[in-house]
Amino acid sequence: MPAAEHFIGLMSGTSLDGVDGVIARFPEAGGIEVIAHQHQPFPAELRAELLALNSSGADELRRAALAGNALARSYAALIERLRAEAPQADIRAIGAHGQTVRHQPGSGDGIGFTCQLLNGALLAELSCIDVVCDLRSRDVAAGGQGAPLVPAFHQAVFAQPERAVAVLNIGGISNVSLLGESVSGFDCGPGNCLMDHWVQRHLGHQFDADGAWARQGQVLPELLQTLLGEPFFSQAPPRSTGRDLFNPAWLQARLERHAAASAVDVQATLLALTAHGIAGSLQQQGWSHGELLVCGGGAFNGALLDALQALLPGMQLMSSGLRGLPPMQVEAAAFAWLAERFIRRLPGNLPAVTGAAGTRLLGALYPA
Ligand SMILES: Nc1ncnc2c1ncn2[C@@H]1O[C@H](COP(=O)(O)OP(=O)(O)OP(=O)(O)O)[C@@H](O)[C@H]1O
Ligand SMILES: CC(=O)N[C@H]1[C@@H]2OC[C@@H](O2)[C@@H](O)[C@@H]1O[C@H](C)C(=O)O
Repeated sequence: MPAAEHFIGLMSGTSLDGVDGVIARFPEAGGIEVIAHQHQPFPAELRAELLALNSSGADELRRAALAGNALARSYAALIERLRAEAPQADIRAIGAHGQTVRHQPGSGDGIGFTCQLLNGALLAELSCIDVVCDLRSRDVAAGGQGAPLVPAFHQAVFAQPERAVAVLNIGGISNVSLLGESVSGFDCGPGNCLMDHWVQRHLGHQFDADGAWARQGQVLPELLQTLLGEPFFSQAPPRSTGRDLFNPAWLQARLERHAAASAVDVQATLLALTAHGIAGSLQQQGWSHGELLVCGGGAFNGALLDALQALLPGMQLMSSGLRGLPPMQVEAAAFAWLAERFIRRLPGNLPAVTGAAGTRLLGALYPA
């Protein structure tokens, strides 16, 4: 493959804030070169519909299909902006995540399913570029969790010889990759999703900028213990989660026993929950030293980073940007990398992470 070939990576995650995209190239010598990055917020109506589609509702098959079309249009609009930013780039393929609305690997018949909405055919039609999507299902079919997929990419771009590095993504859900002699990775629990829900409900803000509101509250130790009592937190990897578990109904059920709690104290406690979920996951793996590279929108939540640093005193928290990839580019870049893996017919999963029966070629192709 000529070294000049570029890949587009598109990721719209569990925060439902919009889609991030990059144009990237993977030099033969290793690493990544990102030549364009854009974010496209979802229109309010699409965001509300995607949130609603995370739970069962009337006429959901039709609504899911139409949301898949709307996502393809939103992705296509972002691609136009990316291509305007880097008109010289020769794009080989797009790696498009789609929107997770259900994630239940291993459920039901034992294989279960993961569902990322996106009309890949429409995206190929609109972009005239090969589209690789549905990147999780094959790992699930092989008995895996289908997530997290980023550890293999983190290893490719962030691993350092003779030095252990951990990479933490704080999106709607949080997940960590441990890059040492071997690579492991797993979901930690909620990232921003519960904090976002709570601040939207009480202040009408989309998120708690810098964790400023949470800083005004007091952590409620009993509520925190109740929340941390969720069995997910003590489950050994492989493990992944999503809004199927950590959603407003989950929170509401646990708040019933703490009816006197003030809204600001609940926000402080939700921030502590995210921090404890992450720190506890690392401690469960005996991981307590070295660099912790933080990416995802939570990297901009100063109060959360302070809480994490206090729980992980031996670790050196720093933005992923200091190691070459700014926080909001990492996940999109991972999907560009997965597209490249698919095009080169190389496996994208790490069975040690997802629990799949073996390495697999991830994705489905909609040719241009
Ligand atoms: N300045 C900020 N202060 C605090 N939080 C912020 C800030 N900027 C972004 N965030 C948080 O980051 C979230 C978006 O993060 P991101 O785009 O990484 O999530 P995602 O990719 O949708 O989720 P996931 O990684 O779970 O798929 C916002 O919803 C918000 O909670
Ligand atoms: C099912 C699903 O969409 N999972 C996401 C989500 O968002 C963060 C965390 O939960 C992670 O497991 C995963 O995304 C990243 C990109 C991954 O697969 O590594």
